[in-house]
Amino acid sequence: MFKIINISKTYKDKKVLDNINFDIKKGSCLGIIGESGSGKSTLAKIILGIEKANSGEILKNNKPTASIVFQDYNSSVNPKFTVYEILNEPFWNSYKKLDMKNAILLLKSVELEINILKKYPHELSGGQLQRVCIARAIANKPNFLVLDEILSSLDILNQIEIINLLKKIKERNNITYLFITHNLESIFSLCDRFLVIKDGKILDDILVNNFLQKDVSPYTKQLFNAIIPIKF
Ligand SMILES: Nc1ncnc2c1ncn2[C@@H]1O[C@H](COP(=O)(O)OP(=O)(O)OP(=O)(O)O)[C@@H](O)[C@H]1O
Repeated sequence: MFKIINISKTYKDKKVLDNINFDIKKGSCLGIIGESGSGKSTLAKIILGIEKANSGEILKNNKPTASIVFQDYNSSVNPKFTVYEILNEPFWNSYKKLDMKNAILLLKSVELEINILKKYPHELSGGQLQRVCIARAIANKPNFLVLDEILSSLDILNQIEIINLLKKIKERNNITYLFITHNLESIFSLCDRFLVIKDGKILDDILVNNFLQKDVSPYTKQLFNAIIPIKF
C-alpha cells in the first residue's frame, strides 16, 4: 500500500528521521515502537501528508483513504459537540450526512450503546470516548488507519477491550493499520510485523510470528526483556 523510501526529516537543527525505508502491505498491521521523541508520530504525519519530509519519497498504490486516531481522546473532540455531531465531522466537506440509522450502526460497530448519541464528551468514560474517536475515524470507510498511541491514556482493561475491538474492525472492514505504541505486548497481539525506531532510525524490522531475540539489536532485546506477559 505504501513504500517509504529514504525519508529524512529535520526540525530546525534536529534530525528527527534519518533515511527511513520500509513498506506497509495492504491488509497488514504494521506496529511502530520506540521511546518518546524517537520520531514515530512525525513518520505517521509524513505518510499521511500532514508533514513534508526534507528528502525521500512515499509511493502509494490502491488509492489509500486514510484516517487517524490519537492518544488524547479529550483534546481530539469538541467538548460542545454531542456524540452524533462528533460522528458527523468527517462529512463536513461533503454533501452526505451521517443519518441516524448509520450513526447507530457505527456505534454498534464499536460496541457502544445507542443512548450515548445525544451525550457530550464529559458524560463519557475514557474508554467510551476513545471508541467514539475510533467510530469517527472509520465513519468514512477508510482503507488505512493510523492508531497513534491510542491505548496510552486507558486503563489495562480498556486497553484489552480496545485491542480486541480493533481486531474485529480490521477483519470486518479489511483496513490496513499503522499502530504506533510504547507497548510491546499490544504489538504482539495486533500486528503482523513491527519496526523498532530509535533516534529517528529503524533499528529492527521484525515479523511477529518469526522473531529470534538473538537477531535483534541490544535496544530491542532490552524492550523484550521488559515485557510483562498480559493476555489480550
Ligand atoms: N512540528 C514540530 N516542530 C518542531 N519539532 C517537532 C515538531 N514535531 C515534532 N518535533 C520534535 O521531533 C521529535 C520527534 O517527535 P515525534 O512526535 O515524532 O516523536 P514520537 O516518537 O512520536 O514521541 P511520543 O512517543 O512522545 O509521541 C521530538 O524531539 C519533537 O519535539
